[in-house]
Amino acid sequence: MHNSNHHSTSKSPSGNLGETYQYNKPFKLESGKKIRNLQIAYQTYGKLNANKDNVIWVCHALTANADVFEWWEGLFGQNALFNPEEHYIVCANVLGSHYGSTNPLSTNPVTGLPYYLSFPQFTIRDLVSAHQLLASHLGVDYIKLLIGGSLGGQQAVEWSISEPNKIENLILIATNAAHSPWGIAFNESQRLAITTDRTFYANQPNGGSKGLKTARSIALLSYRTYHAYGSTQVESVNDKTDNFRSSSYQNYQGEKLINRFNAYSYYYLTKAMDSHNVGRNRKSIADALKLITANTLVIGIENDVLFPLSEQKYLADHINGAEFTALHSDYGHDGFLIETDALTNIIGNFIKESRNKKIIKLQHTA
Ligand SMILES: CC(=O)SCCNC(=O)CCNC(=O)[C@H](O)C(C)(C)COP(=O)(O)OP(=O)(O)OC[C@H]1O[C@@H](n2cnc3c(N)ncnc32)[C@H](O)[C@@H]1OP(=O)(O)O
Ligand SMILES: N[C@@H](CCO)C(=O)O
Repeated sequence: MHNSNHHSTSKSPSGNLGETYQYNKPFKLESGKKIRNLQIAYQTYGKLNANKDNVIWVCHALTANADVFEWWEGLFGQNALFNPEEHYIVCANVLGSHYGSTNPLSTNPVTGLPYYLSFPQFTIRDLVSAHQLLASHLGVDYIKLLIGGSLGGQQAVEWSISEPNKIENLILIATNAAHSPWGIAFNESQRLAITTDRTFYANQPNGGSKGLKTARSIALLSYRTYHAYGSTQVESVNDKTDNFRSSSYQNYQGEKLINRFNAYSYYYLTKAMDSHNVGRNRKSIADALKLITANTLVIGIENDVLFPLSEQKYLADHINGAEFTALHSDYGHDGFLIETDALTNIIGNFIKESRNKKIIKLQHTA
């Protein structure tokens, strides 16, 4: 534990009381730049047991927060597969995000002013290093199961490479080993939308919000599918020439995001996503994945346009002993947040099989 650091409490968007960890030494980024007074907002559920072997650590995706019981309800909750009776569940808000951790709207202690566009660029590895500090602060030196989807999976795979001995089981959903040219192009298109809104450069909390609305509209095209729009936004009449449901949906989703997120965090987090490459400054992507020793399950979503199945197959092919499952979802990429019943079945079976394998292994070595 870092004695020099302290806690404060903060509320998540749903009003749940979370906590904030402050790291009082300068936090060094992969770029060499430093962030002072780093704060990480987090939530825990359940209790760390005496053997300290019941930790489930969740890495969240692009615009989520530390309140995993809110945004992954069904997989996490009182009566869910991951529940606070059995587990000590930890979810922390990522560096740069809008929900309590240090981000571009935070005050730069050097200038006394919000950072906005002077916030240093950071990478997926930086998100992980910050959460490793939190883990150490919480006395978590062993993670029973590390899980994440999308940008959350990018963090989970990096963490499993950087601290292989600390992670027993790893679940990677709808994610990849390096962000693809296709994914970067989607992110760049969204950043173009944000920067076309000149208020982004005005350095104000809602700067770039119209651009962010467009960015979310673009992003949704990569998170969903032709079929999802066909089943939810189809018109009941044939005589319309304007004001289609689908248009209203895109507008609504953009508005919904700008009411809960800021354009600066979004801009920087998409840059972090672009940076993802487990092979950077390592021998190769394949060699980096070989460093993972966790018992691994990789789940892909059949209709995922953004992180196609080939990316999860690649992960499973290069992580020793990894299992691979393809999940059917009409939603596409966002299926990882929506298909909680199917995920509960797949992950529940994987956990049962892993327990059985462990028992057989122990019997053989006894
Ligand atoms: C307090 C907070 O919000 S905290 C942050 C929560 N978010 C996260 O954690 C990030 C991860 N979550 C997500 O990305 C998303 O919430 C998902 C993928 C899980 C689900 O997406 P949703 O937008 O909830 O679902 P969906 O795409 O089905 O859209 C439903 C919404 O669109 C509205 N809608 C549907 N069709 C239309 C239309 N034609 N025109 C206007 N609105 C429409 C619905 O009324 C509904 O509105 P509501 O969200 O206010 O209830
Ligand atoms: N829908 C997700 C992004 C997709 O990974 C989010 O808003 O966090």
